[in-house]
Amino acid sequence: MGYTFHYFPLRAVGEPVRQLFKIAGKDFEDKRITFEEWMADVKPTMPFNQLPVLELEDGTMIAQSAAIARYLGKEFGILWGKNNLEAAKVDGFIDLYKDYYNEIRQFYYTALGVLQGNLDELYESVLVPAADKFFALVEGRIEKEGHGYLVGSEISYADLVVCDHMVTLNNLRPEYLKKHPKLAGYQEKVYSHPALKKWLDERPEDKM
Ligand SMILES: N[C@@H](CCC(=O)N[C@@H](CS)C(=O)NCC(=O)O)C(=O)O
Repeated sequence: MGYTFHYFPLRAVGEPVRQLFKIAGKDFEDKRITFEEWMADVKPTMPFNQLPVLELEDGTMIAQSAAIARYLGKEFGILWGKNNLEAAKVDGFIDLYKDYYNEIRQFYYTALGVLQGNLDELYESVLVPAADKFFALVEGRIEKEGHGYLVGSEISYADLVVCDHMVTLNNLRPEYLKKHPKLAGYQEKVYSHPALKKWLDERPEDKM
């Protein structure tokens, strides 16, 4: 089955899907569309006029990062827990992250240069309060589950989403995660997965 993953040269909501492919050991075309190409002619060709989009061998296009990841997770039988209950917990974290991502959108889009604004002010007024709330929940959940992951005793898609966001935060505001020192060990554990480690060493450098 040939897969093409269409996204921008960004980590954002696309990177955990790339990592899912790597963990599954499945080939895919990592198609990186520039903003110029996107605006020139690609946007109207995509299902919801947004990226990421997964294209299947027969040309079927699947939109929305969580739907893509859930589909691939089911196809490959990975990263969604050991049973329906764990799968629901993974989904819960993905939804929680979406809420958080919406809360920090103004900070994130300003950092990307899509919106204009004072990034230092937005860091204090938008990022910090939302991230404090979000990462307290992440820390609490890891402690409660007791295995060093967000759900159960194995790595899940929820871990990929949270740890990749930690990379972005460390690139944008290295001081932020110093408030949550325990999370460094968590990220190290998630990224010790051999396929993931290899991909992270070889992937193109994207700041966010
Ligand atoms: N909820 C969607 C969000 C998709 C989204 O916001 N895509 C942005 C890039 S991260 C996009 O396509 N922007 C270009 C545009 O809207 O023209 C997902 O998770 O896939």
